[in-house]
Amino acid sequence: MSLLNIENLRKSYGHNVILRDLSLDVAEHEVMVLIGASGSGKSTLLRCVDLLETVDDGLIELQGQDITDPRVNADQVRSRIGIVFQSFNLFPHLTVLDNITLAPRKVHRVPAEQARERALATLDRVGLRHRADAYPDHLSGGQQQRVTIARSLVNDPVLMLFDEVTSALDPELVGEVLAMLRDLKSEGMTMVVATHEMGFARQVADEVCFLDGGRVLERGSPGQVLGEPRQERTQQFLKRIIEAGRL
Ligand SMILES: Nc1ncnc2c1ncn2[C@@H]1O[C@H](COP(=O)(O)OP(=O)(O)OP(=O)(O)O)[C@@H](O)[C@H]1O
Repeated sequence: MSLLNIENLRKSYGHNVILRDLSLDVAEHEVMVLIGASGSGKSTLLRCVDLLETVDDGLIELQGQDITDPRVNADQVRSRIGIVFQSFNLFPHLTVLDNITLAPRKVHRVPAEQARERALATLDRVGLRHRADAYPDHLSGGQQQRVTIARSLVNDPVLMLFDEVTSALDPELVGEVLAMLRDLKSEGMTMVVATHEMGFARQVADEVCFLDGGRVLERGSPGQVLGEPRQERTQQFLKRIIEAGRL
C-alpha cells in the first residue's frame, strides 16, 4: 500500500485551474522529487497534501485514510506530516528551542519537559543542539532552515514535504540543507521534494515526477526522466535548465 495516494486531484483559484486530475502515489520510504516550470503546481500540490488548501475534487489518502474528508481533524493529520518551505518562518523573539517546542506544547498539549526533551533530541538529529538557546537571527540561513526542519520532525511525522527549501539560501549554504535531506532519506523517511536543484534530484530521488500545467506528465527513475525524457515538454524544460547552467 502507498503511504500517500493522490487520485484525480483538482484545485482551482477562481477560474484558474491549477491542478487537473493529478494522480500520484508515494510508497513508504520513497523519495519523490517534483520538478516542473514555475507555476506548474508543485507548491499547490504540497499545500493540498498538508491540508493548507481545500481541494475541489479528488482523493488524498495518507496511510489509507482519506484526509480530504471534511470530518477528519486537520491538526491530527498535520501532526503526521512535516512541511518545510523556502522561507524559514521562525519566530525571531523565541529561542531555537522555544520555536521547536511551541507547536507540541500549544497544539498537541505535550507537557513542557517532555516537549523540551523531544526538541533537544531533534536538534541533535540536525546537528544543532549546541544552538538551542540562540535566537534565529544569530544563525546562518542554512542553520535556520535546519531548525525549521527540526521543528517539523519533532512530531515524528510519517511524511515530510519540502518546497524549494534551498531557494532562499546563499549557494554556499545549500549543501548543508541538502545533506540533511540525504540523512533523512538514509533514515528511511518518506519525502516529497519540490526542487529546482536537478543535481540533488539525480542524487536522492527514487523517482522524479515532471509536473506540467497541473498534471503529472512524466514519472520515472532520475536516470530516465532527467537523462532520457520521453515527453517533449520535459525535454524542453530540461534544455532550459541546462542553458541556465543548473543541470
Ligand atoms: N493563493 C493563490 N491564489 C491564486 N492563485 C494562486 C495562489 N497560489 C498559487 N496560485 C497560482 O497557482 C499557480 C501554481 O502555483 P504553484 O506555486 O503551485 O507553482 P509551482 O510549480 O510551485 O511554482 P514555483 O516553482 O514558482 O514555486 C501559479 O499560477 C500561481 O500564481
